[in-house]
Amino acid sequence: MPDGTASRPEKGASVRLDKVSFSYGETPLVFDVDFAAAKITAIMGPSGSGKSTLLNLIAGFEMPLSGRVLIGGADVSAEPPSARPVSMVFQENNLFAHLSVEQNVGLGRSPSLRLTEADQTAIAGALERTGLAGKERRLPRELSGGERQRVALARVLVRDRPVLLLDEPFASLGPALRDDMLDLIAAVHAERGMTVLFVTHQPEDARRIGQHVVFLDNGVVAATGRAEDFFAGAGPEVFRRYVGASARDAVSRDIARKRT
Ligand SMILES: Nc1ncnc2c1ncn2[C@@H]1O[C@H](COP(=O)(O)OP(=O)(O)OP(=O)(O)O)[C@@H](O)[C@H]1O
Repeated sequence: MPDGTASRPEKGASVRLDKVSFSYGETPLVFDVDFAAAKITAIMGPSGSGKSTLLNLIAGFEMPLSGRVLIGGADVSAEPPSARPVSMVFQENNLFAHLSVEQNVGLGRSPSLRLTEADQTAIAGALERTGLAGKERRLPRELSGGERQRVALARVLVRDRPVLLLDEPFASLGPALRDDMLDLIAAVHAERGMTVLFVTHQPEDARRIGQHVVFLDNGVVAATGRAEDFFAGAGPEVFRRYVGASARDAVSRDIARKRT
């Protein structure tokens, strides 16, 4: 092992969709793509291009019509979500409303909440890491939107799976809070080295923490590459057009906001 890498765990698993096809009844989606182990990949693309479906196929919430899903080289296509080495955080509704912060996080260790001392220690550590210490007994409704997403992240930390799927988890937060959350993801990734796939509509989010970009268009992978190349203008035409359009949308949103 080269010098300097010994302390950084590389526990992330590679994720591969091998000619995976899927359909909700109309146009088929076909994914043939590799996600590098232990990297952060931003999944981008226009609305309806298949980003959430791609994550759902990896997590096992949707099953391919044909093709295989491989995680760490193992074929998990027939495995239910609970047996796959992944955790997923959604845009909202990640928490059980009637359970406390501590219990919601504890579910990441034991679905029956029969928690050992080691589990309790892990939960306390994750709450500390996500800035939630002192809020253990609160219910989700007693938290802000950002805090609720932190609880979901804390649960991911105690599960400690090699693959983390994020489906726009910070989309409803304001820009400053979103940046804080992205920085938290990047810091946790630096500590643990898991594979992170995150869906985002915001090019600035991808630029902030993405190492790779997978760009979807119309149900297929239209382009893949290193984030720095994509954002240095060397990205494919389809990506540049999309980012240009997003930037124009952001400017018009800004203008509309100032008018009101
Ligand atoms: N439950 C469903 N039933 C039928 N069609 C669906 C369902 N979920 C998604 N679709 C369709 O499948 C396609 C891909 O949807 P998907 O949600 O994966 O796209 P997306 O890129 O995540 O979109 P967005 O950015 O708007 O969240 C779209 O055409 C969508 O209308």
